[in-house]
Amino acid sequence: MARNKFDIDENLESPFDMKHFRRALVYIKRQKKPMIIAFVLSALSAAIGLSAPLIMQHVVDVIIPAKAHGALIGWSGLMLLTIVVSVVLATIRSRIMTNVGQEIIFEIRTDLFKHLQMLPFKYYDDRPQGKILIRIVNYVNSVSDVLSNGIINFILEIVNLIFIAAFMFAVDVKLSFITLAGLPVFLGVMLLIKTKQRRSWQAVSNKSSNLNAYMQESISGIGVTQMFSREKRNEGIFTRLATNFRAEWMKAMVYNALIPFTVDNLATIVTALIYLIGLLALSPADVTFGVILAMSSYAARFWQPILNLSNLYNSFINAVAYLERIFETLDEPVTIRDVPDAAEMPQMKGRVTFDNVTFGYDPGVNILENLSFDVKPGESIALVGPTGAGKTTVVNLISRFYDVTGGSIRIDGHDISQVTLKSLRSQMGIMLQDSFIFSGTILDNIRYGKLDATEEEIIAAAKTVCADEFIREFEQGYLTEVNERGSKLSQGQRQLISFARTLLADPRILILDEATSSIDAKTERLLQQGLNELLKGRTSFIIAHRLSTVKNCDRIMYVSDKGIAEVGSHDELIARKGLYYRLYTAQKMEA
Ligand SMILES: Nc1ncnc2c1ncn2[C@@H]1O[C@H](COP(=O)(O)OP(=O)(O)OP(=O)(O)O)[C@@H](O)[C@H]1O
Repeated sequence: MARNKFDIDENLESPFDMKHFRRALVYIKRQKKPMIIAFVLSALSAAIGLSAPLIMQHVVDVIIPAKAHGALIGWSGLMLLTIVVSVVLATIRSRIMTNVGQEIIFEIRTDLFKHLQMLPFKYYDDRPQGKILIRIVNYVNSVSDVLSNGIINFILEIVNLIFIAAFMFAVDVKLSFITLAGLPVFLGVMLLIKTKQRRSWQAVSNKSSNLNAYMQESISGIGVTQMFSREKRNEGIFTRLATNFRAEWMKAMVYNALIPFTVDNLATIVTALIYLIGLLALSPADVTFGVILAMSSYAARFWQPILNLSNLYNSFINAVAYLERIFETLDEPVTIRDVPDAAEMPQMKGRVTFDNVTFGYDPGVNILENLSFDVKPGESIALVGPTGAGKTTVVNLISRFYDVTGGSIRIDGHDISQVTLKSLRSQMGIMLQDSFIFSGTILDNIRYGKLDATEEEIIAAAKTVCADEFIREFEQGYLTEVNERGSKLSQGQRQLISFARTLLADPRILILDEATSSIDAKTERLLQQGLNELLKGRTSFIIAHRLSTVKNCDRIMYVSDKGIAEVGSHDELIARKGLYYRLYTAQKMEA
């Protein structure tokens, strides 16, 4: 898929495909038992409810003319009982089905979440987060009712219809045919709007996805919006997206409303015909008033399940549009995964070899070409160079966040694409540019790097990276709750916490991507001392724009022109008076 953004509709599948629904049956089958119980309860409740017109017919034709008051009370009591029992059974069924619906939601959502966690960076590069979120939250909610109650109701309404037809024919065959005469008209209308209706629900799902993506993006970028006073402009974009959504929704509603409109009119016409033909054309000897009353009641009931079925069809069409998206996500290939029979990466020594590595995020656009280098265990390597040269790309490849397009990367001689991801990444400490903080306490955030770490270990890691002091200044210390993305913390504090998190994992290979860019010079100097201790014996890759922080690295690689333009120690590169020298002297002059 090409890169998507908030105002680009996602591709729609053209033909209506039942395969989505068949796949959903996997989830439904797991709820077989409660669904059967609910079905039986519903069938009982419906059957009991259906006996009411028969009681009424008997009362009108027999009990009332006979003026049998005692019997009248008895029959009225029976009628009341049918209503009470039918309501109680329906309530129990409703409770069971709410539970079933929630179970189905839970399972689909869990599968989605598990899958999303395995999807490669590339997947997230290509689409707005809002469009991913809406699938897990809203779409799953939207399909749950159809997948639980919908299925049962569908079967029930069919059974109901058959029952009503049977009762109707038992009461009067001729009048029953009048009721059935409306069916072909109804089916004609349904056929006519079927495709348009499905398209319009797909469009609704697209527009709501766009709206969601924009809202998510706007909330994440609220600071920038306010700083540049873009509120009015953004409001305009939001209004356009919301208007598009409303327009599609209204279109879908026109089709939705067309169905009850057709059913209501047909039901009224059919009932009028029953009265008209029953009273005027048929002889009173064949058709009593009680029969006409019962028939008109059955006719009204007959159209109810048809209306319900068409509403179910509506929700079904709507749900299939959402299921398409849900299964599309579940089918998204996990391209970065363990090869079959992947070996475990043995305890790393830390030798990293790039052998003719070529890589591009998008086909045909290489960021690195035929890159080769060899890093000895324990060596510290600085990656420097102009913005966008490919420094982060190099470390992303070592951690196998992306697979190389050509050549290979080996650690201690093992091709990283042939070992398990877990054994590879668990021995690496990676601190990316975005020092993400999760909601929870500071302690939890540091512990993220090693779940079984003791409090002492956590504090020791925090002390090493000079985070202990500021953490203790908070009233709750290590137990201070921070918000998602760490908005309670300064950028530098966030970096120190994620630094501690990375170190706690005690990695053999340490990757620091602009890890100290937001930390003040004094803290950085202190941090450097702790770091020097820590880096001993570990291979490390350090990306930094501030060259003073990488001067002491064993080797400095200047990344440029899809490869490494210069390599050497600080002194060697300064003596060479090349690219690094120019960058360094420019920075010194600025300082
Ligand atoms: N996810 C991505 N999808 C497509 N292109 C990308 C992606 N990430 C980076 N690039 C491109 O790859 C090139 C190298 O990016 P990279 O982040 O590796 O540069 P860098 O040297 O680390 O830059 P900086 O110093 O600004 O962090 C850039 O031209 C960038 O536009």
